[in-house]
Amino acid sequence: MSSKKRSASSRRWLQEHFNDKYVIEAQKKKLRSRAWFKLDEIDNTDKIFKRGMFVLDLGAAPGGWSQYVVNKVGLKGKVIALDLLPMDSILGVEFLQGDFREKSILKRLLNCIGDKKIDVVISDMAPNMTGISSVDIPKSMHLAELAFDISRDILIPGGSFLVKVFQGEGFEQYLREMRSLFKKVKVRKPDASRIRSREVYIVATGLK
Ligand SMILES: C[S@@+](CC[C@H](N)C(=O)[O-])C[C@H]1O[C@@H](n2cnc3c(N)ncnc32)[C@H](O)[C@@H]1O
Repeated sequence: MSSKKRSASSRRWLQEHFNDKYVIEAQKKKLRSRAWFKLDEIDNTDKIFKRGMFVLDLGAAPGGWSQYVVNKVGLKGKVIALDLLPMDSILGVEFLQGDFREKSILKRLLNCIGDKKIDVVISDMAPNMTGISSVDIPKSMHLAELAFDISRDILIPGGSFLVKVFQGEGFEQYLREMRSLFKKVKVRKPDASRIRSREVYIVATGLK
């Protein structure tokens, strides 16, 4: 993409961002991000979280999803959050900073989880988008696959997995794998997810 085209598209993004009703509402409600609304809509439909649950939040910064979940699981629940970027602390959330693709981070994360099994894994991880789908889609699919791998290992039987995936090459195969491991798998496109974006959320419940 030429630098002229890139700066036009960043200008358009900024304009859209500041006129976006979810950005305005998130600021009013003092939420960390507009992503909070996506999780709220999905959870209202799929009823994922309950009091006392143990949840892993991958790609958590700036913390909208963690804020949502900690409120749902309450004081008896637990949230572990991980991101490449730093995240301001949230009461009830244990945060780890690092690259989920790295073995050393995975080891730290597993140490943090200990023997306890997780009830729900949520992943909103997304690479830095270049706008070139042949670059962006494989990168995001790789993150979604890693999130799926850890879910298989750490979820309780009957546990749930919610993941952001960009539709494109590998999407149908990914969905098939999810269907073979979970009892119920749904694809959701919440209202707060921009129509132009290829992102969708897969909600998988009832790990077999
Ligand atoms: C859309 S944002 C998440 C928003 C978040 N769910 C919220 O509610 O505020 C995607 C996040 O994925 C993180 N991310 C991307 N690649 C990652 C990786 N390899 N390891 C850990 N986090 C990653 C990014 O740093 C970014 O913060």
